[in-house]
Amino acid sequence: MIEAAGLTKRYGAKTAVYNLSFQVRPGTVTGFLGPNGSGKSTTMRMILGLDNPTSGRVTIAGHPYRKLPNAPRQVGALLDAKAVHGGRHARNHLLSLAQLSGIPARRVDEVLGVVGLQDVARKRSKGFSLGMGQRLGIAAALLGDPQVLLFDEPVNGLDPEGILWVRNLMKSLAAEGRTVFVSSHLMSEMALTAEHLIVIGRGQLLADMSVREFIAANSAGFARVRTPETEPQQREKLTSALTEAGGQVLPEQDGALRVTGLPLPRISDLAHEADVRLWELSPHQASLEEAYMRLTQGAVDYRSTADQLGGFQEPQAAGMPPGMAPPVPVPGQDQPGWYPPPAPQHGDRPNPYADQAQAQAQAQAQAQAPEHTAMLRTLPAAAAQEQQTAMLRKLPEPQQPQAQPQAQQPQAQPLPPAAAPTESATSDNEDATR
Ligand SMILES: Nc1ncnc2c1ncn2[C@@H]1O[C@H](COP(=O)(O)OP(=O)(O)OP(=O)(O)O)[C@@H](O)[C@H]1O
Repeated sequence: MIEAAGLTKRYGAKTAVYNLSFQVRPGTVTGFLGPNGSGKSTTMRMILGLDNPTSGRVTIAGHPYRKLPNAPRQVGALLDAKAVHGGRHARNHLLSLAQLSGIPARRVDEVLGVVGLQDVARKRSKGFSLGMGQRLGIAAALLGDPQVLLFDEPVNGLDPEGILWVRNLMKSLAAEGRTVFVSSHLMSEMALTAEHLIVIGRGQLLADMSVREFIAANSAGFARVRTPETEPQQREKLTSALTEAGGQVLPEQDGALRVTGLPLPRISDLAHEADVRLWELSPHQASLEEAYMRLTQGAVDYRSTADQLGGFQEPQAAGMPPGMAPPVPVPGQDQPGWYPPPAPQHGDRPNPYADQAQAQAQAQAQAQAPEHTAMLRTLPAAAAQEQQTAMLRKLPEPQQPQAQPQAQQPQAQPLPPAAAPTESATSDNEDATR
């Protein structure tokens, strides 16, 4: 089990991760989602002891990574598949990692077989394709037969067969009772692989719940209705009847109607009463991608200039945590059918850190703005959790330098080798210089 409590990471003026609390449980694949630059890699690096949190803590099986006895046997990770000595044979690369951790050489051949690289084991990895590199990185993560596995974008560069293989591998590792934490931008893949999701935006928790709950909470189901194409007046008649009954009706490109706000039997009855024949009446549930886009639409840092909001960068709001950007207005906001991203959600699992995170927020607030703290104290626990983020945004942090406008923020830097993260891999001083 991985547990984060009030995890915060600042790089100078940039807040990469802010007050993040979650648990990653064994026995399921937990997906880790968020837009570019939202703090996923930073969080994974803190889990692996490659970066120190500015505040808060994260543990694996109750210990910070650096205090875990025989950590490479307990935790395996793929952070950056390119972080390999290209001049080494694949097998030698794995052998050197195995020797560092006291893992027998026969295990190297085992994992080469598991990832399908046995035939190229004696080829230099600099000649590997992106997909072969990913497989080598996964082999390194599996080397210690660990109970806890972290994968940052494991399907990057893999062909469809490779993607299917990774999906099945993740599921089988979880089915063996291991903790599997995997980040990806491929929503269709996540929907098939993960059972549970942790979603972050601008370093903050947006959702912590099952995939099913996530889709239900962040999307509206709708009905698709189709009338005979040869009789357009039937379509108009039905549109009027449905609208009068309180439904919202949108025409689809193929001539069908997308109806929300009315249950299917009611649509059927209304069509019958209006003497309209139906060629289709079907229920539809939004995809994970649609739900994700809806939840994160206000937390995207990097947008194409071709987007409606291209180039829009709001100046740093006074009192925001350093480097935290305010919510960005999104296309379609306040139009019918749009609704704002919900407050952080924790699904059906109580957040065991709610009190702790709240206490931490209160302590921080107390030091800086007693009037806000007083308000926080008077809120019931659940409401306080929902409101603390919004309220903390208003708190001045005079001791911190003002953050750069977003357009000038640094881009994510390449990550160091992570298959066998070591204490000497990085330090916070190095963070600041990278
Ligand atoms: N060493 C560093 N120094 C300064 N800023 C950093 C450093 N590492 C990350 N950041 C910043 O922290 C923020 C979070 O970056 P991170 O790489 O964790 O995001 P991410 O969610 O993994 O993004 P992506 O999906 O693009 O990989 C970004 O704004 C990034 O520029």
